[in-house]
Amino acid sequence: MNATSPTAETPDASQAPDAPAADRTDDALAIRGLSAGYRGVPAVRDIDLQVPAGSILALLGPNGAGKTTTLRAAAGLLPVLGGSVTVLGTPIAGRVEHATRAGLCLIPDNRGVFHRLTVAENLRLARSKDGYGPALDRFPQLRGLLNRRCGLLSGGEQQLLAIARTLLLRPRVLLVDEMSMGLSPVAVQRILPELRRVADEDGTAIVLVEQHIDQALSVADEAAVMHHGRIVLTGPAAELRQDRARIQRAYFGD
Ligand SMILES: Nc1ncnc2c1ncn2[C@@H]1O[C@H](COP(=O)(O)OP(=O)(O)OP(=O)(O)O)[C@@H](O)[C@H]1O
Repeated sequence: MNATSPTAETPDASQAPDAPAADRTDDALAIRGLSAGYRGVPAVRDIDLQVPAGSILALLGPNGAGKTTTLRAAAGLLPVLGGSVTVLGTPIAGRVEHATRAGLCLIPDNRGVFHRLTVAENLRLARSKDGYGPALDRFPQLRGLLNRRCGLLSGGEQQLLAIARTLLLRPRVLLVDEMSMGLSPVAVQRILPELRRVADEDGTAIVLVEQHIDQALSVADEAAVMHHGRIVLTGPAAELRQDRARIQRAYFGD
């Protein structure tokens, strides 16, 4: 269900109709007053999030708070019931092809890698005109694994592969859903700085949904906490990292 890597919910961008003309904006991703949900019933409401280029937003909150729903709506995978999402000024309007064209990629929590294919075959699926060399330059750990079937990789290696493949698509906005699910804290500690590097070096705007609160805040610029489908707390990540009690209260909706 990756919005851009070639999985079930990923349309071929070459088949997408033209995206609407872009408005000018300073934010790579701008979510304004968003309501989205399932079968016409909102699961998230009044979501306002702006992420400038080169910046990381940590999107936090307890189970069922609405983090995945927000990412899926931003990626055009769910209909927008109210408000708007724009990527580099292009309105997404609940259309995944608009999101793809505008340069948005979503790495889903199931990583979206193909277990029966080798690492090299997974990387080739990005169909990058530069081949997959740039992915190996960025993640040299993958070099020795190229011929290994993905199903035989560790969870951390699969996650690296999912990130590497998605980065071959050169996203301008990258949404990462629970990257650390099933990973050891050590593996998470190794991968998160890579995302910081992507934001710093490529100017990619990143939204990171994470349960490892401390580690997410350590690489993020800003943070937002969701509870019961709404944003209940926002602030600079460094500040919130020093005030865990505030985050804890937000998790409980206080
Ligand atoms: N396909 C679906 N159909 C109906 N309701 C859904 C569907 N997916 C999620 N929901 C509901 O939407 C709400 C928000 O779920 P969501 O998955 O966005 O939360 P989350 O913050 O990502 O949770 P978690 O941390 O557990 O992944 C929940 O009440 C959930 O039950």
